[in-house]
Amino acid sequence: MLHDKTVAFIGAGSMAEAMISGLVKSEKFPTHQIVATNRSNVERLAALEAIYGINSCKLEDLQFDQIDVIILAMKPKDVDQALSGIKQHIKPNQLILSVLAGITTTYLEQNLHIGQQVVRVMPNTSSAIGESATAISPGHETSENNVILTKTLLECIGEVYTIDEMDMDVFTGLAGSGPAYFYYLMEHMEQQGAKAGFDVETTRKIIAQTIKGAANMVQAQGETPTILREKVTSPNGTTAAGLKALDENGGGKAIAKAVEHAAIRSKEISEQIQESLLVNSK
Ligand SMILES: NC(=O)C1=CN([C@@H]2O[C@H](COP(=O)(O)OP(=O)(O)OC[C@H]3O[C@@H](n4cnc5c(N)ncnc54)[C@H](O)[C@@H]3O)[C@@H](O)[C@H]2O)C=CC1
Ligand SMILES: O=C(O)[C@@H]1CCC=N1
Repeated sequence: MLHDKTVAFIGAGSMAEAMISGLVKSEKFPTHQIVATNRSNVERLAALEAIYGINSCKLEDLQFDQIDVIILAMKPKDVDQALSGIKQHIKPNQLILSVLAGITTTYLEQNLHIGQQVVRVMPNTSSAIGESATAISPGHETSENNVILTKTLLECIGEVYTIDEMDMDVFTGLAGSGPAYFYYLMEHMEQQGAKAGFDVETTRKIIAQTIKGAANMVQAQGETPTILREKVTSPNGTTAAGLKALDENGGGKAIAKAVEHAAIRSKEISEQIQESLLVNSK
């Protein structure tokens, strides 16, 4: 299904690069059929070409009629300008994927052609190694074939979950932003290791292996995190002391708040963009 498809990224930042890396590493996709574009940073495009063997060009030079899947990968604040720039070049049956946090399918449909095929997508940066947890929510006009194409494409970069768009903000808080919480945790563990005299490189490897092992245990054993946590925790032992300190310092609540506030921000972005659309149409 993918071998004859061409994919263009509009925006060539962190998320586009993570997806490009994952697509290339999956080897399910001819690299020359991936095109990265941005507005003006040609050095960045040259670097992506050199690293991944893909094609690139400035957005104004993109041959839109040769592209099957267009992936919007700019910041949400730039979406308005981007959509007005591409609308004249695309056809309603061209598939548009958007990875933009907070940008709804309704917003995309309102700003592109009547009947435009769109899918809202929320990957994370672990796409780079084929380990993303990616959600998709198809728009109102999107054909079943295009939903299958979207899933097949995104399965190259990890697991894909089809969700109700109402749940996209929470998914963004959990999985889109999620890797950052674990990096934050690792930064703090690393600092503690360094304080105790461990060298940073070794500590980093130990922590990464510990997190990877815990995640793999949940996936492989089918046991709940609660049961797995209890198995680590000996009465009056070291883990009990660590968990008590976490609880007393608001560790659990802080994690829950992180997910909650990321989701709130995603919703806020939707509302702000929708409001600016209303103001501009007056
Ligand atoms: N970074 C992440 O972990 C994730 C990001 N996202 C979403 O991905 C999108 C991009 O995020 P990042 O890659 O982190 O941002 P970034 O700032 O690294 O990249 C944005 C890119 O878009 C380009 N751009 C801006 N306006 C443009 C236009 N009108 N036409 C063409 N290119 C344009 C910029 O030059 C830049 O290359 C955001 O909307 C974000 O919500 C989604 C999931 C995870
Ligand atoms: O921080 C952000 O807004 C983007 C969306 C999800 C992850 N990064």
